[in-house]
Amino acid sequence: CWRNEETGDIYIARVIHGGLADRSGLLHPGDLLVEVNGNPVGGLEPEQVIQILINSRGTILFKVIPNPAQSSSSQKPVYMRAMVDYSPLQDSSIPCPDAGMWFSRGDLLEVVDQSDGHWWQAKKLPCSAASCAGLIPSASMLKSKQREQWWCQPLQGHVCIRPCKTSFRKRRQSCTSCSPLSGALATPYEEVALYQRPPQENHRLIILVGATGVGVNELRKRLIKLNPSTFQSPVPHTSRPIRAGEQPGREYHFITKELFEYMVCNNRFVEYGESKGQLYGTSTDAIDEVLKRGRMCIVDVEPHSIQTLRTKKLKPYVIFIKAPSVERLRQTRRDARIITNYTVNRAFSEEDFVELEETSRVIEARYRQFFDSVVVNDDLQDACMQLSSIIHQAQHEPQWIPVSWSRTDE
Ligand SMILES: Nc1ncnc2c1ncn2[C@@H]1O[C@H](COP(=O)(O)OP(=O)(O)OP(=O)(O)O)[C@@H](O)[C@H]1O
Repeated sequence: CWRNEETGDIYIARVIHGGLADRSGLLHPGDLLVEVNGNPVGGLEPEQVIQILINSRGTILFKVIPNPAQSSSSQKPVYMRAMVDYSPLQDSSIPCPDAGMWFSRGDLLEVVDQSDGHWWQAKKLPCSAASCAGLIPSASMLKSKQREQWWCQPLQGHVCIRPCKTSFRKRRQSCTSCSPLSGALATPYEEVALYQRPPQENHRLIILVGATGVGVNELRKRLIKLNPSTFQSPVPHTSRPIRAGEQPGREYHFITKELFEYMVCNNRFVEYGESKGQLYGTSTDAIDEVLKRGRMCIVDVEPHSIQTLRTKKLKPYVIFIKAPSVERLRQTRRDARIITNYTVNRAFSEEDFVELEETSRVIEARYRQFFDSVVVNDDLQDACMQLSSIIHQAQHEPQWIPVSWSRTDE
């Protein structure tokens, strides 16, 4: 409740969805509270009214003058993905900390009440219809908190997840181009809607991300081998000369350095990089080519490239390939080889396992708001089966996507 400082009148500020008062259907925001259990409340502080309620036993009797402007408060829920973390315990501005709800980046929220400009009511999905909503800051409130640097914002600043010296993949961009998550701060919540791909539309792009050496490449190759008529990866471009046994457009699209650089300038690459003086890159056209042929396109990219690929046209479904514990890495990777460049091809060391697990954790902490699913690459066979079933669901069952991807009016 809140008090009108001029008149001393006490009003109902909000009714928590799913709570006792809401279920009774008798109290509404804006109602003037006259008495609680026969005690007049006019002129009291809201805390004193709460104390009366706390001390009450059994039935609580309210005398109220209903808010005449109260329309039936059945708002249509809005679905949002949290792009930031929030904890009511660390927020001194929350009007009712007990009613606050914490959430983490990536959580799906059903926002059931947005009538207050500062504090919304929401439930974390999945939840039951009868569950009680909690208070969360509105988008504008969260944005102003972010501006105040109210909490330590983990997304700011440049953190290179793969240091240059351990850049294992020849086709990847150097770390100088790792972009901080610009724009991520602008949207504390991303409105989402359920989407199911209509059969006549292209398949959704499948993005695999994970720490170097976790097995992203291995899983991608296995999936394609298992079902080459369904899965395909885009054919990369390179400026290096064609070798014996290679076919243009099969291993690579072979192009001149000048054309490669021209394509870079025109933002035609999702990722590109240099190795031994030659350029390598994955173009958006190569992705389109796979999708146009009716195949499911699987790409394996650096996490910072996810944002470039998050478009209405591609509607990517992002799967994070997570490292298991160091213990399990040790057990499962006995015969595995780590390839750090053309000349280094060696067994995993104990330090590699520790670094792998740590890098995996860092990537997850930083990018989990973009992940649709997580697969732990423990046993290779199991991970492959899991991945295959997740991809099937992504293509054939309803999934949450940003509403901006599902609108037809653009
Ligand atoms: N679950 C697993 N069990 C055992 N070995 C695995 C498993 N997953 C991957 N490997 C092996 O680990 C090594 C590294 O895998 P892979 O090359 O796919 O890593 P990556 O994440 O694609 O790394 P990079 O980014 O360097 O390409 C390979 O030898 C691969 O066969």
